[in-house]
Amino acid sequence: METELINYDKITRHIWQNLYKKTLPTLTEKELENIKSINDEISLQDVNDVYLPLIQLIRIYKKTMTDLTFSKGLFLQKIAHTQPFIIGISGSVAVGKSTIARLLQLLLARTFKTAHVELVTTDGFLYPNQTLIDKKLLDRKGFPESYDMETLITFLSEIKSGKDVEIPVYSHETYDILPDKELVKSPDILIIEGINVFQSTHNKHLYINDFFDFSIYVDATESNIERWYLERFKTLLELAKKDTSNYYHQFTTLSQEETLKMAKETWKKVNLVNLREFIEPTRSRAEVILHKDKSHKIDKIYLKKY
Ligand SMILES: Nc1ncnc2c1ncn2[C@@H]1O[C@H](COP(=O)(O)OP(=O)(O)OP(=O)(O)O)[C@@H](O)[C@H]1O
Ligand SMILES: CC(C)(CO)[C@@H](O)C(=O)NCCC(=O)O
Repeated sequence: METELINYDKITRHIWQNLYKKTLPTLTEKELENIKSINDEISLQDVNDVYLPLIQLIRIYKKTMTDLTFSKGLFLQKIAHTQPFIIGISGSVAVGKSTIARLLQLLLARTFKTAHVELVTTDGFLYPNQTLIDKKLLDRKGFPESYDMETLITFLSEIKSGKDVEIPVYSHETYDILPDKELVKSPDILIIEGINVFQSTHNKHLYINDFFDFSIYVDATESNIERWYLERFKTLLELAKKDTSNYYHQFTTLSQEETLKMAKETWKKVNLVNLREFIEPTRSRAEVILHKDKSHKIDKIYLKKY
């Protein structure tokens, strides 16, 4: 990893936590509760030491974008409207992207008090199961060809131009795209999270990365991510026990040994292959890399130099 990341500053957690100038007031009890509700185990120490400095950095990027838009407007002698600020978050399946994305949404909404902050996952841009079956891609769910990238690009350009947009929704419970769409109201800040957000598309004129004003890759060792995947699989099974409409319900009659074997197979044959071939190779497209230790604690931060 080290030689590959020569264009990054490697910052230890200790140094990083002292970069924050404490310009944001400390969190209130209610905000702390909201953060805890995202994930019981999320460490408040991490919020203070890692995420508040990160918010400070995002603030710098946002201000720079606003200044540049204004100056370009002056140059072109026309009024330029500030476009939504878009943050892309990528990393392996089960590395914890959605947990980090929800935390950032909360912290950004509190930093930019009048801003409307939306959060979208690219799971909704997966083809529905029936289409995947027709294309013989059901066991390739999550791989580049299983996403409707054109629709994802169209969504991002509509958001950049200030529109409200309806998008499809994916459910981990039904393991498929849901019948109803979700409305994304024109945001000031959009966080888009997904394994594929730094990947190229067939549309050679536009790259998803071009839409990002800030980008984050969440990193951890393969063995840790596998463990988190297996733990989440167990949680999903637990939730499915009483719910016959849940995709995982069919597995609840299997023995613990059998389910573990099945989850390990899916990790090894699908998600690990996808990580090695298509997700990790996009890591160096991120502005910031957050590296987690075995207990989800951020231990290293990499910030792009050029
Ligand atoms: N900070 C954290 N502390 C404790 N557990 C966490 C933390 N972040 C994530 N987890 C756990 O790790 C697992 C994966 O997290 P999450 O579902 O957020 O991953 P993801 O990257 O969004 O996955 P996917 O791409 O499959 O949607 C979950 O079981 C989650 O509860
Ligand atoms: C929906 C994705 C692709 C990404 O979030 C992933 O969680 C997934 O379901 N992958 C397919 C293999 C599996 O069932 O784990």
